[in-house]
Amino acid sequence: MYHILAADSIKEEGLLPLLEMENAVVYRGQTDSGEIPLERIDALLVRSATKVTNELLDRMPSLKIVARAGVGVDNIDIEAATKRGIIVVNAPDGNTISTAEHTFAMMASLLRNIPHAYASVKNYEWKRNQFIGSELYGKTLGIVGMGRIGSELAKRAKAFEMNVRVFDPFLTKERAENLGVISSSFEDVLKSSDIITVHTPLTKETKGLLNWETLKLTKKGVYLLNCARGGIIDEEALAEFIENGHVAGAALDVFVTEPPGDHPLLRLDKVIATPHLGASTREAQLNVATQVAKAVRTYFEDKPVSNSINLPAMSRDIYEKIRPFHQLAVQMGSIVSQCLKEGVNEISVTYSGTVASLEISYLTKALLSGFFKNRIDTSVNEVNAVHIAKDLGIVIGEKVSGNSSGYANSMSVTVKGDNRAFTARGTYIEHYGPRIVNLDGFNIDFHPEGNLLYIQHMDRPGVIGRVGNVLGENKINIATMQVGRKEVGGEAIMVLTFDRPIEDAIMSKLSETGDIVSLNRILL
Ligand SMILES: NC(=O)C1=CN([C@@H]2O[C@H](COP(=O)(O)OP(=O)(O)OC[C@H]3O[C@@H](n4cnc5c(N)ncnc54)[C@H](O)[C@@H]3O)[C@@H](O)[C@H]2O)C=CC1
Ligand SMILES: O=C(O)C(=O)COP(=O)(O)O
Repeated sequence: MYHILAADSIKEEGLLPLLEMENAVVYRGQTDSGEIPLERIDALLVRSATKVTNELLDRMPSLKIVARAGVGVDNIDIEAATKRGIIVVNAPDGNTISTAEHTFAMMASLLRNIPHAYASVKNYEWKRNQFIGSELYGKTLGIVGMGRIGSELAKRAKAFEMNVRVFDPFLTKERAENLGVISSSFEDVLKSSDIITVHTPLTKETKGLLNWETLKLTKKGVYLLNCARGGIIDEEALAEFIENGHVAGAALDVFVTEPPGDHPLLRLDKVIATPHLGASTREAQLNVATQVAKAVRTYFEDKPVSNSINLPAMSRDIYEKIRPFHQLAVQMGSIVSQCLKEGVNEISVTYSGTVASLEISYLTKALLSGFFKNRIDTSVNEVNAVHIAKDLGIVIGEKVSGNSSGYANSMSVTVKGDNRAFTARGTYIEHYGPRIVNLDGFNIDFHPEGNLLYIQHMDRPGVIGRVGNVLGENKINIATMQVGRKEVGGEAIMVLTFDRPIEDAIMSKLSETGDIVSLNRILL
């Protein structure tokens, strides 16, 4: 049974994909309410109110997926989640239109004094001369961050015949031309805009983007809008620039701390504000809740999850293509981990043939997850495998090669330890399944599954018979057996599969039969 917690008033109707699951129970409530069995929760759905911190994750040991019913993931400690192998997903486009419309409404309200005029009329006043506003027509709107919301806002501003100047380091010329906006430097946007609005995520780079220094570059009488994240415009600097008359007014939907309480900005008449309402429409809430509910369900159905923040994006088609190799990669990681029983410094994977054109970074992560599975206590998967390798100081190599050794596709992994290296090569054969075709330089061919025994021995008469005898005497049935050698009379290998694992006592007996170099049980 999956335990799912929907926090932060996620729209009930959107939870339908989860409520329809027979093997899931959905709790509603806050993580700090004391009423939720946090230790049992497998999936957590949040909006912006819940702070998914390292401490919270510590209290949720079963958590596998955090789904943000919205865009901004700055309330989630992605690093901490990733280290634990927890997938983080969001709903990137479900609230774009609502937030763009809200920003537009804030801009119009600010320039036409609507909130102030409304309060005055409600107070039975009729002070028409006190609320003279400005037209949007012909004004220059500066947009910082030209992603989904910035772009939708630009379209609306163009319809009002505003000039739109934008700054976004990742905006291509072509896209700017298509949107009919002028792509400028940050400084140019600051200097030339009558109204400036920010639509970037809150990151280390964007925190305080508009600050004591950069605000000085803006036009006297500029209007500022922040419907993205509190802190992108430095709150103290903004208050100061409004008080000294440089900034004509500001419209804020977001604050560094929410709710802001008795905030200096709220005491200023030139500031209008809403309580983080950008995404608060029926449409947006249904969109984002449905998107994340579907994502969580997809995850529990073991299918590829789209919109993951900490996994590569993959379409269904690509996932279907990659799936057989994914299984092979995990098995290969596990095989080399069990065959080279020492600390490793380097793991390098080479892809060739048809597999090389797939999402190989995902396969490398899968291989690493197989490698670490038997070595560390933490649960390891594609999300945290690279982090674990880095923490252990293991160098990861990944490359594509034109030489697939005659196979339609081939994956080869070499792990280097302090004393020696070990290589395995695998391939996936249509209608036949995954095969390991080379181990430690020996050509071989076996299906990587179940209880295996990997024996390195000398290529001498009688070795195979003696191994067979020990197993037979102990009533162990050999399911399959493969042998490989490099040269006559040299070193050779045997890979045997069994219906059950081989006990320690039998391993010792086998090691005592002559000409055995090494024995390794491999459990896949
Ligand atoms: N008030 C509200 O209720 C809502 C607020 N938001 C906020 O709005 C933000 C933007 O949302 P979307 O447009 O959907 O995201 P997006 O990812 O589509 O766009 C963000 C844009 O910012 C640009 N960017 C990043 N760093 C930058 C920098 N240093 N300078 C200039 N541009 C930079 C990126 O290149 C990207 O084009 C979200 O991260 C979220 O924090 C989003 C939805 C609702
Ligand atoms: O989607 C976002 O980034 C938002 O800021 C919306 O926040 P909310 O889900 O309304 O708390």
